Amino acid sequence: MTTLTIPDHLLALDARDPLASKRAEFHLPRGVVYLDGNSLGALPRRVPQRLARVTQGEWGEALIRSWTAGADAGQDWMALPDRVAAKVARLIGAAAHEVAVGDSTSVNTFKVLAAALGVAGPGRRVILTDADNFPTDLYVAQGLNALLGGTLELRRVPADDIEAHLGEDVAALLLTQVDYRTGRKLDLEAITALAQAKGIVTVWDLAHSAGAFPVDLSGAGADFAVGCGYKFLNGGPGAPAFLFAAERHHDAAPVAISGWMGHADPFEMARDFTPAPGARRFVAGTPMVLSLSALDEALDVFADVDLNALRAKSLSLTDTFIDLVEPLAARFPLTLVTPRDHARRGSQVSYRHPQAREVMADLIQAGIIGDYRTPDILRFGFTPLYHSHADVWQAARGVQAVLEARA
Ligand SMILES: Cc1ncc(COP(=O)(O)O)c(C=O)c1O
Ligand SMILES: Nc1ccccc1C(=O)C[C@H](N)C(=O)O
Repeated sequence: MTTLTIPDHLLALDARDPLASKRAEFHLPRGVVYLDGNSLGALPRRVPQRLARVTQGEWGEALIRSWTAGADAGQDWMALPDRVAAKVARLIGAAAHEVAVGDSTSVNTFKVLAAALGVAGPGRRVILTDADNFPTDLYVAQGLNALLGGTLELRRVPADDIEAHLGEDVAALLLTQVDYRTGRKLDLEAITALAQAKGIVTVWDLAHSAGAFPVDLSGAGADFAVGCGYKFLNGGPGAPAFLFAAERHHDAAPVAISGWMGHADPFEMARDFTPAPGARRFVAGTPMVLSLSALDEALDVFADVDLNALRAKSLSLTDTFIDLVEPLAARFPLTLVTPRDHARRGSQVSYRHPQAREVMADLIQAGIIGDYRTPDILRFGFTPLYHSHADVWQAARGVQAVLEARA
């Protein structure tokens, strides 16, 4: 990659960035501007040491004793999902006992959608969702409906039409807050209130929200939510996901995957399922200790981070990218699809381009790693913990160079 002279005003933004020191907490490969933290977050430097301790010490030496070792201090493996849940809770505006960590986002979507249907009012049989929702959300809803004998209707409408479809027949509203293609952010608080006023139970997918900006599920009075551990939480490939269940639903919501690790006392080996207190009841099976340990450690990077500063920086990064790329739209068939309105933007910037797939392949070749998404989307994810405005400059110049070379 060519070295470039970075404009002073961008260097000045980096010089007064309150999160600048966080970059050093990540391993970022040389020669690359990594704009894919919304798919797989970068490696926090503290994680490999933790994994070495867990494998060599806890697994290698203490072996099975690690399940209970340190239980009095809450440091046992059994309590690891709860410790991680508490760290996630702060990022999404939840109480620790409203969050469960483990399994994939897809599996957690199944769990909370089933729970939402279980607490929905009688006679309601529609799951309302965004037609462009991430595929796994749509597929899980389809699978759950099939399991229920096809008694439900999955109603898919454009995101802009959701409000008009909040009807008396809707049981659950399943929405992803930040669209994975366009980066458009929905007003979680307002939509939750509108839906609940119609007696609808809300399920939010926070895959592209958690760790990217502050989320306030409690403030919004949200019902259920899920999210990924490997994107902005930087928990590593296939990291455990999380789910949120508001406290008021704990008693009534069915636990669809009622496994022994969600039992109030797993080693009672009872014949019947008695749910553990709080959201822990949704932890179905044995905690994935290695991957939970990585996520636990990764979340400590957030411990001293002001989430409002995180949001401010994310917007500054995406504003900068939009401004720098804007002149290229006059010369090339590039169309911004991410809202300019801050309130409607997540932490990514996307463009349509008729040769998006080829353009992204060239960009990756040039060390600017973003994503292509069907049918014609170029997607650039910005992670306020480790990106600088200098990176944004580098990326925008890379886009220019690739487009010019192709012309
Ligand atoms: C909105 C959304 N939901 C869910 C997922 C993924 O779910 P899983 O981790 O189960 O593959 C992703 C990305 O993979 C996503 O973007
Ligand atoms: N989990 C993955 C595994 C392999 C490749 C990509 C992903 C992603 O996370 C994609 C992401 N959800 C997206 O918004 O496109």
